[in-house]
Amino acid sequence: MEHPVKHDGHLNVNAITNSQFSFDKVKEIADWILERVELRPKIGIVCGSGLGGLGDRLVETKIFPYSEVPHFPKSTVVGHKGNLIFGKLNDVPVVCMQGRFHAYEGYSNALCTMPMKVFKLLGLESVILTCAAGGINQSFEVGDIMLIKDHIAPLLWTLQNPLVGHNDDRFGPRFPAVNRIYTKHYRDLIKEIASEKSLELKDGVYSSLGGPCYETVSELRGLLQLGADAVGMSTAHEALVASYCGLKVLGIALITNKAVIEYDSENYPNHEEVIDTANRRAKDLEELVSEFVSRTFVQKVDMNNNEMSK
Ligand SMILES: O=P(O)(O)O[C@@H]1C[C@H](O)[C@@H](CO)O1
Ligand SMILES: Nc1nc2[nH]cnc2c(=O)[nH]1
Repeated sequence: MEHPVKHDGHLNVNAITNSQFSFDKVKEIADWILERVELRPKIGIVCGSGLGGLGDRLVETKIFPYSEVPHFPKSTVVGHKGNLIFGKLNDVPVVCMQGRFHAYEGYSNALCTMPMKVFKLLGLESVILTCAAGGINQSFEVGDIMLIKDHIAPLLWTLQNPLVGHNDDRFGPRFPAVNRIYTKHYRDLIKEIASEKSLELKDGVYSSLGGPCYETVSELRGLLQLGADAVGMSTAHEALVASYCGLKVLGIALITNKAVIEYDSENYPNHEEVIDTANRRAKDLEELVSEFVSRTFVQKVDMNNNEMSK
């Protein structure tokens, strides 16, 4: 599709963001994948920092290191392996990103969210986004699992929003509503599963900043006032683009550290603690996600059968 914003025959350099990943470019990526994989998953999973173990649970896999996938950049962060894996989780076909792209790695938000557009063109219907986050809510403990019910993402209020630029309606609408990004019946289902497993699930609002630095005490106090329960450096923009593309979204944040909201405290956040907590708590989170995937699939098969018998 011809880009409307041109300057001297070239794309206007200001028309960055989503113009970097035109429909044709994303289709090139999706087609490259579809030519190489027989599996046609409906669910995608993005593994957050230290949570790549979910990818290792897949069987009958086809693994593409990001370096092999056209237009995929490197994953440069410790705890993000950098593999796109197709396989089965609890007998359900899934595609899993073992590691994500972050803006602080020097990648545009358009690039960070490009995999959501690829998921759409692969025919996915849902995505599960997992991440590590600092707990701002003072009742949260390190190791808690928080179901994301909404987000606060100041960068998305600016022209850093990955949807800025020419809109291609084949992905989604020019003016998407964002008050229902995190799919209600998915949240209900995962709460049900957690309760059956006697696993405590916190419910909360995830806030996302650009990183790579953690937050000042005053910033955290401000986020708390705004209603945030946890803070991270990813997920919100992915959830936005996934939802814009019509995918249902489940977001889960592992509280890997307590955000330090006392001035002059001796404590400080660090990535080693983030990875250690993720390693320690990954098993519960993985089991929750595995069960969710199989129940969602069973519900879908039920629904299709019911539809067909009508
Ligand atoms: O990829 P996620 O959001 O899980 O990782 C968080 C944000 C930074 O990448 C890192 C900071 O410790 O953890
Ligand atoms: N911004 C931010 N990201 C995180 N990822 C894991 N913990 C944190 C945190 O405390 N702050």
